[in-house]
Amino acid sequence: MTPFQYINGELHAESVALSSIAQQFGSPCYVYSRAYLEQRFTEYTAALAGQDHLVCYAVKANSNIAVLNVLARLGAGFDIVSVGELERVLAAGGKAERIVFSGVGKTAAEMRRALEVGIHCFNVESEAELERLNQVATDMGVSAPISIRVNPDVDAKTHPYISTGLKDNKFGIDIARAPEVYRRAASLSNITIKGVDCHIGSQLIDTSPFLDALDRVLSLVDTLATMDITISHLDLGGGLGVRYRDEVAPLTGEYIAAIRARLGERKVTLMFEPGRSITANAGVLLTTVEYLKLNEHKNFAIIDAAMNDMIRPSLYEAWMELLAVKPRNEGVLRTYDFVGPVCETGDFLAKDRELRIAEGDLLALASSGAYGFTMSSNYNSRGRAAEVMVDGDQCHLIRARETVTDLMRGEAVLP
Ligand SMILES: Cc1ncc(COP(=O)(O)O)c(C=O)c1O
Ligand SMILES: N[C@@H](CCCC[NH3+])C(=O)O
Repeated sequence: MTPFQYINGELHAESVALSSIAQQFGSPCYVYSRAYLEQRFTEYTAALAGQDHLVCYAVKANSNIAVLNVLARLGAGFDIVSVGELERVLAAGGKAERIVFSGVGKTAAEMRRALEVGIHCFNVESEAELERLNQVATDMGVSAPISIRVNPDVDAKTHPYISTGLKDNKFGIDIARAPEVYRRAASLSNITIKGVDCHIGSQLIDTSPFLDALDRVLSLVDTLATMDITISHLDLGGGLGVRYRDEVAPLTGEYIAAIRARLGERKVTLMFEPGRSITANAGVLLTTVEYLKLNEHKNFAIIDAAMNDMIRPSLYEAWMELLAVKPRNEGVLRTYDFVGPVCETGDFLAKDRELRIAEGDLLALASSGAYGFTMSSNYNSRGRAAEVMVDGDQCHLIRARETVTDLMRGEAVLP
């Protein structure tokens, strides 16, 4: 099911016409579907029925408080990578004891705040971090719950910028060294070992690397058992791919079933950190054609959204589908590059797309619900787009467009 469908020749989000959203909230504008977010999250929990589990949505994919709140109401846990994400989750009604804290660069202040609110665990990414965490916890007179993020050295076969489980990547601790690090963790006064964590990359279309990684992690768990180190949870990270173009995306249920089948007799809580698979196809980015520039060799459609709004095409050469909200039956069919107003040659959202368009036409960049708004910036002093959530036939502004005043807040000139 996709929440974005043509009804009477016009693209809708559920039963709401996208043109009416653009009229009300302006363009560019992100639009998300509540029903789709709920459906994708529930696919995880349904596939985990009968198995102890905790699904920690990866906040970095889309951190709008309304999105987090929709998931928190379904009992979601959250995977965070900064104190900023921590405060967002708490503000959205997420439970501290369902939060895992990932990331290679946690500061002492971030550790303190996470210990103060009582998160589920820290996913420790280096030996130095383990020592610092023990020190912070000692100073506070508490014990810090941890899992070690291991790097299993498997090739996720995804874009090199979003592959994280290879020896060359900065993430996690080499799985071969992990027993030593667990031994050290067990000896530290203010550390409590909870689990093993592993996240090998993002946008995986083939799930076999996940299973290879799992086999290595399970063998580590068995080794740890012989060292009298008991693991109560196994966190397999996020990374499940989605359809942007013609990929055959893995089914959540089948992926989880394959993992459960490999667990054997081991009694552990299974944890996941999905981001993209929950939010990507829950959202579109609405944008309007400002100008058509027809050159001898190339046609450009200059649109009002830019790389500062959605950086995936510029950064990863990601292909994202661009749809006309009200496709025209008449007019010239041309091939265009869809570029934004930012002063960078790399500022494009789509290249070589054939469409029948005119100035003022509304377009929708599909699959924009993940790593869209969260990666946006104010480059060229552009205010970030509004965000809207459709809930059945209702539509709510969940973040106002940034104004120029918002952009200048806190800046000061020298006396
Ligand atoms: C540690 C960690 N967990 C979870 C995720 C979420 O990944 P995805 O959005 O691919 O599900 C990421 C991002 O790749 C990550 O780095
Ligand atoms: N931002 C990336 C995914 C990064 C995953 C974060 N570890 C993307 O848009 O595909």
